[in-house]
Amino acid sequence: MQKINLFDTTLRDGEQSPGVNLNLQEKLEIAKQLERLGIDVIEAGFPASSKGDFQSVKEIASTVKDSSVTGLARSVTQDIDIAWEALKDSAEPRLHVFIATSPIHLEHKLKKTPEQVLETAVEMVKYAAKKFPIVQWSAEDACRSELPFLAQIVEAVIDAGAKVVNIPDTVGYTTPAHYGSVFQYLKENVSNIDKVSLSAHCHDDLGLAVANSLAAIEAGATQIEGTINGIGERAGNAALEEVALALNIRKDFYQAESGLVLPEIKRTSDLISKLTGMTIAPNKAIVGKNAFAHESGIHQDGVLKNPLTYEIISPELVGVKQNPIVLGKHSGRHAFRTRLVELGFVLEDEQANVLFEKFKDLADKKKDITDDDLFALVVHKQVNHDVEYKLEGLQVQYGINNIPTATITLQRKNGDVVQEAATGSGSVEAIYNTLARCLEQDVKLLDYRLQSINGGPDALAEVFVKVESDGVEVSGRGVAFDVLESSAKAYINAINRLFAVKQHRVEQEV
Ligand SMILES: CC(=O)SCCNC(=O)CCNC(=O)[C@H](O)C(C)(C)COP(=O)(O)OP(=O)(O)OC[C@H]1O[C@@H](n2cnc3c(N)ncnc32)[C@H](O)[C@@H]1OP(=O)(O)O
Ligand SMILES: CC(C)C(=O)C(=O)O
Ligand SMILES: [Mg+2]
Repeated sequence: MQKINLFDTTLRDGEQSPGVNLNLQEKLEIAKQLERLGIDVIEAGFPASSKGDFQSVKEIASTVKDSSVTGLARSVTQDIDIAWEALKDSAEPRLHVFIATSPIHLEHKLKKTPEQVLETAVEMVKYAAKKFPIVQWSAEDACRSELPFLAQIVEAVIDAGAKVVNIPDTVGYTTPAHYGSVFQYLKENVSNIDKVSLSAHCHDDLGLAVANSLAAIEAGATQIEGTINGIGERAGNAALEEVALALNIRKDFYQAESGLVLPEIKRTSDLISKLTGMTIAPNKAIVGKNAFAHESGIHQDGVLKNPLTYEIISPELVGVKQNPIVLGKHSGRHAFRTRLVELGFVLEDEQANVLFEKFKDLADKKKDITDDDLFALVVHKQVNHDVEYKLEGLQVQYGINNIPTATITLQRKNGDVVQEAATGSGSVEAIYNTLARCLEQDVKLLDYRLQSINGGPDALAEVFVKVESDGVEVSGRGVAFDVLESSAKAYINAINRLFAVKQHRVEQEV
């Protein structure tokens, strides 16, 4: 069996999804989960793009040991130097350097001739290879490039020291047969191609990212790049869980396998969906709510007789479990902690006790606590400790023909208590106007989204907001039994992130 390496760019290309904004703690949680999932290479960010990205790549590079960690750099020495500072402590420092090769990018974006691009690419790979043991080189917009030039530049960067060559379909333009032919052309026209591993990086503009990635494997690619849940720039990237499952289920055909720990897929997908605020469509392959649901009579009959009649993937294979233990108000600490461990959360006693209290509060209001409820509680708690503002009290008056009014009490980290009241045209607006007064900041609400976790009359409410202040955009999430409480929590969560970003800026200036 051929081993296919999976290169996860959820934290770089995935974070390029409009509206996604992860903080350091969230990126670290995701990176640790990607490591557990068995990802071979984690692209943790683009260190030269911002101080925040630099910091998170550095932190991930020194924390993650079982996956290789990489960062992106343009073909300029400054980007490579910054990436080195961020990555030098990783177990296997690896750089991902790129430059565009298509006529349209050369003429309109880079404003360079093919000769200049070739020269820059070679110089930068040589420069990077002096620092990094592994240099991956990418030909941005490869699929709209002229093949003779692509072959020429690939041959030159291999001579210059690239160990991995990536052929990205940057704009999601290719189709399976076309993409396969590009790889085939390179294999036939690049004399030193056997010295590198070939990588595929596909975008989903035509809905073909996974199909194109599989075509690349058939044509000799040994590394596939993508993201979990397929998030990413525009229509997103290839969903790695789908590539891994296609290889697993159809190993008879591909004779290849990834090293993914398949039962970790569901948890990884849930974590990334929660932290990015990007919900998963119910019909999404492998991780969607309906992926294993059988609705029609003939299918149900078949599945009852033998699940293989209509199920090509068993839910357990990808970590979707039917849990026989139902947690509720009568559950004790043992069942609670056992379930958390099964969900992959290993917590200190103190953390587990705090969460147990929260669980009991929730169980008083909600009959059965589902895995999704627990997941939301724990993830929310994990990324929300040590914050500047905490919600201490919330009261909302609402009535037809009355003006909605909110009264809120916040506690600051230094112990100060802030209390304010304000009105609004609706209850949520009254809450947000009150919070704006408490915080004495000019904050603009850009987005507000509400969803129930699992549905049903006693479902938890999850709110996602995006706010902007002084040119800084951040997102926030809140989970609570009550919609108004989760709305307030989401806003406060966003404010705490704003506070952290501004604090970081001040520290950098000093
Ligand atoms: C296909 C991809 O996904 S590529 C990765 C995309 N990701 C990002 O862009 C991350 C976020 N980006 C940023 O924060 C910023 O764009 C930065 C910090 C990287 C650069 O910011 P700025 O210096 O202000 O430049 P700006 O973004 O406006 O323009 C990009 C510049 O890089 C140049 N450039 C683009 N790609 C490359 C490359 N691979 N190698 C060298 N130069 C490049 C462009 O030609 C342009 O140069 P110019 O200023 O001489 O015209
Ligand atoms: C930086 C490169 C690899 C990229 O993301 C793309 O071309 O889509
Ligand atoms: Mg990309």
